[in-house]
Amino acid sequence: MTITEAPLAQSTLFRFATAGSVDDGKSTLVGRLLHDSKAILADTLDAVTRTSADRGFGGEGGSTQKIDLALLTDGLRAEREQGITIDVAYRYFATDRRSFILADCPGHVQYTKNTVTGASTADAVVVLIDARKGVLEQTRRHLSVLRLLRVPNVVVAVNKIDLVDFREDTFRAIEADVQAVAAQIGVTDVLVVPVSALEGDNVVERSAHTPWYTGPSLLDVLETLPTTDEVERGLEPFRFPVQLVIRPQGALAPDLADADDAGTSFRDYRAYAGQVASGSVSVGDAITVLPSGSTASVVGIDFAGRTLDRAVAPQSVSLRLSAEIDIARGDVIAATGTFGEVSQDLYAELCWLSTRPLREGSKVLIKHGSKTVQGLIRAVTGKLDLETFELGAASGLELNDIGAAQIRLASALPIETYALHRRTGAFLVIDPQDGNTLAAGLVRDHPGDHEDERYSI
Ligand SMILES: Nc1nc2c(ncn2[C@@H]2O[C@H](COP(=O)(O)OP(=O)(O)OP(=O)(O)O)[C@@H](O)[C@H]2O)c(=O)[nH]1
Repeated sequence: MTITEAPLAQSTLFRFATAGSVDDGKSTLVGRLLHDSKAILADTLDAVTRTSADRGFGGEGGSTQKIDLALLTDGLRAEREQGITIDVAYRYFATDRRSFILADCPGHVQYTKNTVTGASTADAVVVLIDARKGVLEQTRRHLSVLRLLRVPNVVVAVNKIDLVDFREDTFRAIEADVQAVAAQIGVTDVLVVPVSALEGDNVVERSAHTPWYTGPSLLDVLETLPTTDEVERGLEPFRFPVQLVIRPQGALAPDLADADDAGTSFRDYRAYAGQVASGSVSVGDAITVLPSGSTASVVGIDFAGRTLDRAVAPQSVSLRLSAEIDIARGDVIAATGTFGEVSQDLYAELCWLSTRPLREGSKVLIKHGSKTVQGLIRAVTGKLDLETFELGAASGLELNDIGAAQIRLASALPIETYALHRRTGAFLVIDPQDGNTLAAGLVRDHPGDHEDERYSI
């Protein structure tokens, strides 16, 4: 496969997120990763060292003076709290082997919200378990959500292993519980690593305190797991959510030659800018616009003032089309013949994120990419039982519940099944009164297609 004149750096980034209950040590773990992989700036480290000393930080159960690595994460978070609906910031760091983007979410109580948000685009999620507590209901919930989100790699870090005296039997018991839950919900190949985020054991370097553990350190795992971009995104059917319509005479037109080989003059330039969400597109390809169904073919692909023959996920480009069709921001340009019917009836899995419960008959807003339409909750079709991992009957959903619902949309959206399209199959449910996020939704097939309502996709 050749990708010409394209920025490849983006596709080699590895996206990961952390999930865990409050105080499991997410911030400390992230701080430790940044610190030991030497990814933090010296002045930041100085500031954190001073603040830790001022506070007499000794860590949980620790006696010696240490630096509070959680400050690295929390301090950076505070700088960018913006009151946006979904509060995830992305942090970049690099080791010799790989560049990382970490979806950095506040811990707090709304753990499901943060897990969903951070994990929905991740190549991997690190689930933290406190070695003293083992697998809790929240661990089961996190693993269920990750399965729903189809996160390609799940790594479990059994943290605070120092607080159980680095005991192998404690670790093995937790490892067995994790594997049992994973098998029950159909997550395969879960790696379980014993770590101490505070002391640094098995985070970046393998630890002498756990001679019985022969696997890789957490960073080794993160450096070697395959990325979704490399494996999947280029192979899926082409999808291109339109972020910006560039109109004729627009100041936004790129610096193209006066006329290119498709005969488009600068003054007539009309293009659709966005990021290739999945698959690839070449000049000459037939495309269909969702939800309108209009068709055309691609006559030009522009990137930073140059023209390309082909673009692949996750490149950001502008597409020029053979016909002037009505395309709005939020529409999706797709390869012709690769999607089902666009419908106003939506069947979805919902991760309910609000203290305001979901009830049948509620009116909500459905936000998909940059489009928002009204929706009516016609039926709650099930709620996940975290013991059996089956969908049981329910008439509503409460905070942190995972369930399924049927929603009637006021107008069709270019939404597809999440199982087929991770990036175009997800949406948010918004409270029409105050604009708060109520739920994250994942589009599923019509339930009639599945006789068995058991939790599996
Ligand atoms: N002994 C020990 N203490 C730890 C370890 N990891 C974290 N801690 C302590 O556990 C407490 C909670 O750690 P945080 O990193 O703030 O945990 P968190 O609540 O998951 O983080 P956020 O919710 O993301 O802020 C702090 O007192 C840490 O110092 C560990 O491996 N060993």
